[in-house]
Amino acid sequence: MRLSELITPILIKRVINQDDVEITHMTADSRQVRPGSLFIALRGYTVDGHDFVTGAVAAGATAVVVEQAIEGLSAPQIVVQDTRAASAVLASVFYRHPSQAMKVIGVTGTNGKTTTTFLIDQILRDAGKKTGVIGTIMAKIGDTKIPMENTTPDVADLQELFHRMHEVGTEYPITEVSSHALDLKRTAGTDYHIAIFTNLTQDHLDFHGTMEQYRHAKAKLFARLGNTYSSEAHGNKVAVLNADDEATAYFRDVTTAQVVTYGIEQAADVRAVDVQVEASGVSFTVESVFGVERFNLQLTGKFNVYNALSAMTACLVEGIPFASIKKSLESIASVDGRFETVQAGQDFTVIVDYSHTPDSLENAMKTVREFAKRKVYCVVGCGGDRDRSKRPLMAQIAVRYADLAVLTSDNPRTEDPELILDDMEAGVRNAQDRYVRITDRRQAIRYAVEQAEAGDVIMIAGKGHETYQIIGKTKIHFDDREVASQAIRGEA
Ligand SMILES: CC(=O)N[C@H]1[C@@H](OP(=O)(O)OP(=O)(O)OC[C@H]2O[C@@H](n3ccc(=O)[nH]c3=O)[C@H](O)[C@@H]2O)O[C@H](CO)[C@@H](O)[C@@H]1O[C@H](C)C(=O)N[C@@H](C)C(=O)N[C@H](CCC(=O)O)C(=O)O
Ligand SMILES: Nc1ncnc2c1ncn2[C@@H]1O[C@H](COP(=O)(O)OP(=O)(O)OP(=O)(O)O)[C@@H](O)[C@H]1O
Ligand SMILES: N[C@H](CCC[C@H](N)C(=O)O)C(=O)O
Ligand SMILES: [Mg+2]
Repeated sequence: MRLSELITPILIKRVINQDDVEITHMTADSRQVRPGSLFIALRGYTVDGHDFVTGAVAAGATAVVVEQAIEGLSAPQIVVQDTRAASAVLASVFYRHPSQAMKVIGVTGTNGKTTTTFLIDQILRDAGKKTGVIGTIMAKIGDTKIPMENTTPDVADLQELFHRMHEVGTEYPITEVSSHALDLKRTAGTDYHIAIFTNLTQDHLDFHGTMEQYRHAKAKLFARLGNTYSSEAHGNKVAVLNADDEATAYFRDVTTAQVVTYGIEQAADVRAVDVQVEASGVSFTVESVFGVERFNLQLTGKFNVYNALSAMTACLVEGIPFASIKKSLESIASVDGRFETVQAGQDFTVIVDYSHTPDSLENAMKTVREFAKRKVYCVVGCGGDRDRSKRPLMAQIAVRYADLAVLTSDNPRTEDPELILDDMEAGVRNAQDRYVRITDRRQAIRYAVEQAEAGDVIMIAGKGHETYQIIGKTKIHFDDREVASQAIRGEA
């Protein structure tokens, strides 16, 4: 695309070194620049993209978008007030608005996004729909898997993924939408067809400051569903909201899309009643305007009833038959690293779960307590360079629900692991006989395995599908499932 065509919709701009060069790629990361790239300088939290402009041009960028003109540069420079806002417009134009040509499903909320996208993907694929997925574990275009650094990528990468999905005939991109992404305009320009809210509980206060601002970030997804209506049966935008969560009233207020609710406790359009949680799965009856069905899932925990409800509501809204949804949901054995059991010949239960927030940990531990017959252990740590205020809370929850909590490390990143553990311990000082502190995660898992007897349950929380431990800036291979299996077999 010619530069002049690409930048036409940017109303307020100053162009330096005007030259109608051909743009073949766009990126905000100088390390991704190739000949023909448009490089966009973003001011980040650690560095300023403007410092990489000269390098980007040297690497082949044919034009740059900046907030401040760079001296001594011969390439065309588009100077705008806010490069983040401009990059959203440019990415949309460059990739020819792919989201408008598909039915994008966006899932936001503190917990349950990955699980919900996974469930929707399964239901839609079983119903013969062509899907794509973008989220924490990976992006998937058909059967091609692409590793991801963030849950929701930067706007240029996001639009490129949509473009690639559209090119192969995808009808439904199913995407996780993080609150960071909503605040950092990574999703600006994406035309969502259905927006789903899972729940709002404490996380990421390091980034958002207060729960109110965090809620506000999530609300943007619903506010941006548009303000027009269609006369087609499934043509309208829909907000799928959790009737049991307080934040729903706010999202209902900010959206003009039609709202369909799901829930357990409160009246809802799609409601689960008679919920039975077992170790082997959860069963419940759905009463809804779409019909009544009894579900027997292999997934367990009350929280997975919510995930199944939100996933099925979105699919019901899209006209997928109830029977087909039931068959798909019941066929799902597990979601990578979410309440995943480790079987290595032991006579106790070992569960690996991605609960890394107070709420998800509490849900996971409550679920364990619902079926545990004997002792419960909880191995848990808190990430470094992340929300400090959740650390004492997570330790308290581990201690409250487990007979013994093993406090340990989870991606300390650039923080001192001992100081993270001090933060956690600050929450449980009055319960010293209920926990041990073992900094090395491998040792911590081994300790729990050594303590466990027949019929006990060990919950290893926080890392789920992750296959690494980040210490400093280095990523080392570490997989809770692998380490637990080795410990059980006496290999580690
Ligand atoms: C706080 C935050 O969101 N940070 C994101 C942000 O990093 P940053 O602002 O520090 O960026 P930076 O490193 O200062 O770089 C600024 C600019 O210079 C560019 N750069 C940088 C270096 C270089 O050599 N060349 C270059 O061009 C960068 O590409 C960037 O455009 O922009 C980066 C590039 O897009 C992201 O990878 C990074 O996510 C980091 C890894 C992160 O930890 N993010 C978390 C907090 C996050 O976003 N999480 C949510 C999910 C959370 C959840 O739901 O639980 C997510 O969506 O993943
Ligand atoms: N609906 C839910 N409500 C509360 N907790 C949940 C729910 N679904 C899953 N969980 C818990 O949260 C953990 C993370 O689930 P999942 O990965 O689906 O969430 P996520 O929102 O994608 O998380 P992230 O923001 O880190 O990507 C699970 O391992 C489980 O313990
Ligand atoms: N998306 C979350 C993942 C946290 C996973 C946990 N293992 C940790 O490192 O804190 C985050 O980036 O905050
Ligand atoms: Mg996720």
